[in-house]
Amino acid sequence: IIVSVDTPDNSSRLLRRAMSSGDAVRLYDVVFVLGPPGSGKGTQCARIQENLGFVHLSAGDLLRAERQRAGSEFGELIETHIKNGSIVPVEITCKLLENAMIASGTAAKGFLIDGFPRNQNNLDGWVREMGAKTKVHFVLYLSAELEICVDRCLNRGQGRTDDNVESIQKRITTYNNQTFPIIQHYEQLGLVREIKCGTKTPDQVYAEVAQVFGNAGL
Ligand SMILES: Nc1ncnc2c1ncn2[C@@H]1O[C@H](COP(=O)(O)OP(=O)(O)O)[C@@H](O)[C@H]1O
Ligand SMILES: Nc1ccn([C@H]2C[C@H](O)[C@@H](COP(=O)(O)OP(=O)(O)O)O2)c(=O)n1
Ligand SMILES: [Mg+2]
Repeated sequence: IIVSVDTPDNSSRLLRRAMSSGDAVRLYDVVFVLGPPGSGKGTQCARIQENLGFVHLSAGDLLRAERQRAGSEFGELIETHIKNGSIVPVEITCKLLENAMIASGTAAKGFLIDGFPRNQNNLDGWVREMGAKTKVHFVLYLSAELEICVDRCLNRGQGRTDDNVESIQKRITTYNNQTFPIIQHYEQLGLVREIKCGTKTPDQVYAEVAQVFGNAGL
């Protein structure tokens, strides 16, 4: 039985589920990826996508693309938040994520949602809009000393308008005050898988990442 889900387009076929023993709607499989700016989220997500068949969706990348999109009514607002290290209202970010999930087709094993939910507003909006359509398997928490993270952002070399000392400081304050409590929330639910990345190479971190996904049967 395929249960049709009320979506404005053809995306209900994406909401698939194994038909065994009384299961109803197959949900989107999701892993959230959190950690301080520069902890290596994007780096690890690229590897997980390549090796494990997940689709990597970076909230920051989607917001930067929307900022650049001709005719976007949100460009200025997004740029202001990015420079200030504050968090864009969830209505915008969640819609970008959902659109990207729908656009990615049916082949994805699941979605790695990188850099989201970053505050309570993100979490509330996600639960409201996506809670019933998704199963969050766990939160991959890439932890690293903040000094290391700052250095990595400063040396990232992607020409980002927020990879400067002033913006990085603001982003770290936002991380400590708003994002860390979200990680603690998931910790209380037993859903956090922390990898301490500090001085490890990307290969060393990925070896641990692969174990986490293996243990989860993903
Ligand atoms: N384990 C690591 N060791 C050293 N440098 C890393 C490591 N992981 C990522 N980097 C580098 O640090 C910078 C930030 O990584 P990135 O994946 O963009 O982090 P995030 O998405 O968490 O901000 C990039 O230049 C990346 O190449
Ligand atoms: N859920 C999100 C994710 C990112 N943003 C904005 C604010 C963040 O400082 C910037 C950059 O996010 P991004 O995840 O690309 O940054 P890092 O990879 O952690 O360095 O985008 C947001 O407003 N809401
Ligand atoms: Mg990133």
